[in-house]
Amino acid sequence: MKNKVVEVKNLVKNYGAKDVQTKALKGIDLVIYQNDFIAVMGPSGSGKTTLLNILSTIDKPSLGAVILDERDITRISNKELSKLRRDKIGFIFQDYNLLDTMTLEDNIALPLSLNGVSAKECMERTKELGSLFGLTDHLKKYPYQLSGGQKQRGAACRALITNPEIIFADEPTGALDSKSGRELLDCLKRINEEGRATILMVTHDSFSASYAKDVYILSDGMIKCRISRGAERKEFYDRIIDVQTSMGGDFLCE
Ligand SMILES: Nc1ncnc2c1ncn2[C@@H]1O[C@H](COP(=O)(O)OP(=O)(O)OP(=O)(O)O)[C@@H](O)[C@H]1O
Repeated sequence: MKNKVVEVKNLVKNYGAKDVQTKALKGIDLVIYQNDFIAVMGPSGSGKTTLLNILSTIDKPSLGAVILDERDITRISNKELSKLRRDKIGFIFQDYNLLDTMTLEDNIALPLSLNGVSAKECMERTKELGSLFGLTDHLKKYPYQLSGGQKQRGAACRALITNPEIIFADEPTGALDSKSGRELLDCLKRINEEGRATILMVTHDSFSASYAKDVYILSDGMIKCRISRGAERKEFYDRIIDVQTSMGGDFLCE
């Protein structure tokens, strides 16, 4: 039986006061199992960022629950939240968020060293992940000496280094050219297929989404449909495009 990592129950998010309220999420139910690779797509304003912000504990819902490790993480104390963010969740942001004053290897190792793991073990794990992400020759460099693709693959290593329960990625290829985007997605796909990461990624881009195993389409604060990949990524990509077209939406615009 598959292990549940995150369970989202009837998530509702309203912004603003009653007379000028925006209903950004209108009751989202979603279960994320271990080793899932989910892409969330949808038109601008459909609630993707709101959902990701609540799942990743950056924002609180108006109603509903997000269960991780048998706890509703929307209702735990700030102290518990920091620990949860450090130990259980990895983040990949569109703009990398690496620290400029540290080498890539120190950036990658940072979450482990903050957890008191020995320098030797930090370096071993950093080297191993760095090699999986094609960064072996770049670990001693500072972020300004790296390409966008190298920085983002470094950010992915940093997200993975604590073996978190889940990785949340917010438009991880958004700032990358297509080749660098593909390299990052290939690495994420491989590490997911090796059973080493559960990933939820928000993206506007059908090509990026086709690297996931399942795509959820949000529309107007609700999950409209789920598309699951068969064997072939190319065929999955075509199906994602077909669903976009049939919904009359062009997710790539705006
Ligand atoms: N802080 C806020 N205050 C008020 N309304 C907000 C706020 N943040 C988002 N909204 C509204 O909630 C709805 C969902 O926004 P959200 O940013 O989650 O959509 P999105 O799918 O991520 O859009 P995009 O693809 O353009 O980033 C939109 O109507 C937006 O205007």
